[in-house]
Amino acid sequence: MKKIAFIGAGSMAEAFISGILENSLIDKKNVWVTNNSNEERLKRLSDTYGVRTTYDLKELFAGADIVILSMKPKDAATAIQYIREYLTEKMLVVSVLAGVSMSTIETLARLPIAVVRAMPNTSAAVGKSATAVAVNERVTPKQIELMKDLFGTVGLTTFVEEEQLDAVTGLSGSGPAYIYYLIEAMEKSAVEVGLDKEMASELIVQTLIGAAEMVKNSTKSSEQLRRDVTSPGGTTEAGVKVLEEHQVQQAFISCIKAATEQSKKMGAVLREQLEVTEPTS
Ligand SMILES: NC(=O)C1=CN([C@@H]2O[C@H](COP(=O)(O)OP(=O)(O)OC[C@H]3O[C@@H](n4cnc5c(N)ncnc54)[C@H](OP(=O)(O)O)[C@@H]3O)[C@@H](O)[C@H]2O)C=CC1
Ligand SMILES: O=C(O)[C@@H]1CCC=N1
Repeated sequence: MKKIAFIGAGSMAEAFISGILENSLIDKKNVWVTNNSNEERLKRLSDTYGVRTTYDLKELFAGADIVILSMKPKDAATAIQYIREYLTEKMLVVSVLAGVSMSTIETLARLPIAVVRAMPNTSAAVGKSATAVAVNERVTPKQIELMKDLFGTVGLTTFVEEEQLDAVTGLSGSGPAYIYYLIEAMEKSAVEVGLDKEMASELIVQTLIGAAEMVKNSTKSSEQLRRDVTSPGGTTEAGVKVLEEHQVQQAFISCIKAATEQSKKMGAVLREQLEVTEPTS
């Protein structure tokens, strides 16, 4: 890894910058970042991490072997069209964009390039992302090893077929938000049952960490672990009965399906736009 160029300097880019520098994967002087127009943000990244920032694309791409696309999917077409004259077949293009396929990226780049499409989540900021990664046929075994190192700096990495990435996006890409939603509900309920907010918050977080560790380390299924907590005629049974009455499990299933469909839809919208702006024949 000689030089990384980040296109997009938001929260995802920052999580990766922090991860790769903390793990000394590359020297900070070889990490370059650009964004659309927010100079203040670039200055903050440069002050915090010592990375280089620029709006000069020639400078950004000179000697870069890895390009990380980290803008929002809606900005992908404009951004890639803007940078494409600087992309070369030797570069590895890594995308964390939800819904945007590798072939869409190649079409926009107008170049047969090695593309890695990843779906991390925001827990990358604390090195705990659950990241799924797909690669196209031009990615070499050496580059795959490099990707294991890169994504390993922000958490767990698993390699999947690209077709699975929309579902991964709905499940673990958006997943932290579902858990935060649950925490919000637990926090609100804690106050309603008369607990101090701060103290309750600590109990909730530890309960979540503990439950997650149990699922991770136990040989029992999550369903069995739930049954273990539930004493006949006890408090858990009374609580879970209410969840069942409200079909909360079904609501979560519908939620993940809707997010998966949205990821597919976002990709399709971009593909339709491309048929107009980037006709292949
Ligand atoms: N947030 C999440 O939970 C997750 C997000 N993702 C994916 O990560 C990507 C980035 O998300 P996130 O970091 O949250 O987004 P942010 O909104 O935090 O950051 C987006 C960045 O893209 C920049 N940008 C916009 N247009 C261009 C352009 N034309 N050229 C260069 N840079 C541009 C913005 O610059 P400026 O500020 O100057 O406008 C900004 O720095 C998305 O595609 C998303 O799908 C993946 C997994 C999880
Ligand atoms: O909501 C989104 O579109 C992005 C992708 C996964 C998480 N956040």
